[in-house]
Amino acid sequence: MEMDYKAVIDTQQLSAIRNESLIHYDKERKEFEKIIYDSIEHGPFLDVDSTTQKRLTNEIVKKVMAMGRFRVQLLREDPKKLLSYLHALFPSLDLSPIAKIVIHLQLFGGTILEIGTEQHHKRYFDDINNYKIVGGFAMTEMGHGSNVRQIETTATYDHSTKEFIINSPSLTSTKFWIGNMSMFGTHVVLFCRLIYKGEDKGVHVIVTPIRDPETLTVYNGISIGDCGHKVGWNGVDNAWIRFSNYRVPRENLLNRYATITEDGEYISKLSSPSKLFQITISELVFGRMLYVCGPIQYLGIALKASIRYAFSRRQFGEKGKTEELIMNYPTHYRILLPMLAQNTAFEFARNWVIDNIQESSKSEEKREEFHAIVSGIKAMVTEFAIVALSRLRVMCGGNGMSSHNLLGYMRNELDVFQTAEGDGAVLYQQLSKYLMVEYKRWYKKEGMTGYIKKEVQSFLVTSNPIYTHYRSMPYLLSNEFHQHAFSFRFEKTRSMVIEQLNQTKAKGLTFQQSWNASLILVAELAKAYTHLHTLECAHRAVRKCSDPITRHVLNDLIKLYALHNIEQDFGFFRNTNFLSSGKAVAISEAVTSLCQTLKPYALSIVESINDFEGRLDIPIGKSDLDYITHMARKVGIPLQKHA
Ligand SMILES: Cc1cc2nc3c(=O)[nH]c(=O)nc-3n(C[C@H](O)[C@H](O)[C@H](O)COP(=O)(O)OP(=O)(O)OC[C@H]3O[C@@H](n4cnc5c(N)ncnc54)[C@H](O)[C@@H]3O)c2cc1C
Repeated sequence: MEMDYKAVIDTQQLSAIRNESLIHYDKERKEFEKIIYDSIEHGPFLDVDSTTQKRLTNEIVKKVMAMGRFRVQLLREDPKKLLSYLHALFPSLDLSPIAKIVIHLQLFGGTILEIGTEQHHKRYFDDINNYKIVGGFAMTEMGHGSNVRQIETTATYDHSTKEFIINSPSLTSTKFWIGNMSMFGTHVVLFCRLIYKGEDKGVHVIVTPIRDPETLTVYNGISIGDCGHKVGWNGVDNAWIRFSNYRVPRENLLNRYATITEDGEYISKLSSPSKLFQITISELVFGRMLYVCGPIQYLGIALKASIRYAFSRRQFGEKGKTEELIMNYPTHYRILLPMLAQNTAFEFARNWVIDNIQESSKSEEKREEFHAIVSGIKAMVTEFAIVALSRLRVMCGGNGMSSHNLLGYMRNELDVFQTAEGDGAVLYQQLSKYLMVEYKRWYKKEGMTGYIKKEVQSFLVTSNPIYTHYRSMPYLLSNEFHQHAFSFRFEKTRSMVIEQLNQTKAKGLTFQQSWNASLILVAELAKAYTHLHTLECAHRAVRKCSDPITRHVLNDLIKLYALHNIEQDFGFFRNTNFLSSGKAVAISEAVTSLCQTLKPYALSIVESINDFEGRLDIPIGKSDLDYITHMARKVGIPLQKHA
């Protein structure tokens, strides 16, 4: 099939820049990927009932774990290596086995690693690594998911037997959604309130055995069941769990920060239960990082498939002439290309996350900053991926609807990423809180003079008609303009949040009430920061590209991300007098013009997206662009010559 695109960019270099953070492990990842692909039955399991799917998934996990590469210790020793191994599982394109491994290794094992001590490591790591015990992470309850501080499960310390007595005191305290646990799990890290001498010491974590690892019999004092059919992730056995006077030995308390000694004394290294909770949660940032990596990876593949489809599918046209490629319709390229641009920019933000995970554990300040930024990126990327995948499904027409093409399947499997490990609305608040505290620190240092200087700078921009009207195309397309617009949006939104908080506080509201009253702006602040951070990561990545044409094309792609993002936020930029209406119109024209410039390169750009050597069975994602033959093969239409 004739293709009208210019393959003039260096796709290998582009691919290397896209995947820079894990490039060191590329060879190892590919080897592992091949072993898994060749030796393990891969999903997705489209036509099986969910109980069968859970069994098949568990068998896959057992085989993968038996290969011996996944070790809890890698979370600390070499998180990038662990991440590369997880990437090697992607071509199975069934997220359930990956989710089960992550729950077992990172959520269960990682919690023991981070908030347990040497004795816990010695006791559990070997069994976790060879899947002799199967772990789960029991934090959420029916009554509380986002607000974990209010969980109700109690662990009352019994001095006479040196044990915790675990109870689920109400229906709402039932543990819910606990992955790996309804059919196969043997242990959980249980988040519960520690009751010591009648006093509530706040949320602590206790390793709690659930089933006998040999027979899988549930222990007395525990009742357990499945959470039922889900929109996605049906290979994961999510459970509800209740406890009734269930006893666990003192040693099972994960006691890096707070402990009960042999003599029965409670000692905490931290100033308050709230600090303990904060640290416990922030230790689990690796999971959030995975929630950034998965959607970006899958969306990249979906974009590759959809753009290839758009370059092969023809519909309508002038009489007697070849029909038009659907990619030539502005309604197509004006959506596909900005989406590709945004996902590419997110890839660079993801690389920043991967590159900084190890460093972030070196001090409390770094951990706090990293946790906050990753929270914002996780919220933004997971939401973007679902909206984008839905759109791509539609842009591939009926072929997008076929489960063989996996677009809808990916959308459903990734949906839960928006909720698990923290919902967007809650995560944005975590980032904004961090940003406000940082600003307070800055203000303390710079004082009123610094504040006024900043405000005056901002005022000079918005009150300067020359600037707000200035619309020369080279300027609108310059990185400086984009950086300026993104920084302005962040700083202005922060001032607006402060103003609104002060106004509501002046009306007599408590801090929490005024915070909640300002939530829309608070979320906007986190989004503005996340886009600014993403743009900066992307600009750094462009500078690393040495091939001039590739660099030019990548730079244009990032410009498209920036300008399209400004276009989507015209409401803000116009309301704050950053843009005149004429300038806004010129920006929209620049977006269209960038899309047209980039269109001829689109196929070669998506060539640089790793689709695992074409292992993913997306017909329109394969190399010959012939979706008709692929689809015919999939559904059994004979391929011999038709009369
Ligand atoms: C498939 C699946 C697997 C899971 N696996 C596990 C697991 O293995 N272990 C585990 O412990 N948990 C697990 N979870 C639970 C998951 O972490 C929670 O669902 C998640 O934290 C959200 O909590 P929630 O469901 O109670 O939602 P809610 O907290 O009820 O949120 C509902 C809505 O209210 C909004 N909201 C809540 N608070 C605020 C606020 N302060 N400001 C603004 N908006 C707010 C949210 O944004 C959301 O849109 C899993 C969930 C699912 C669906």
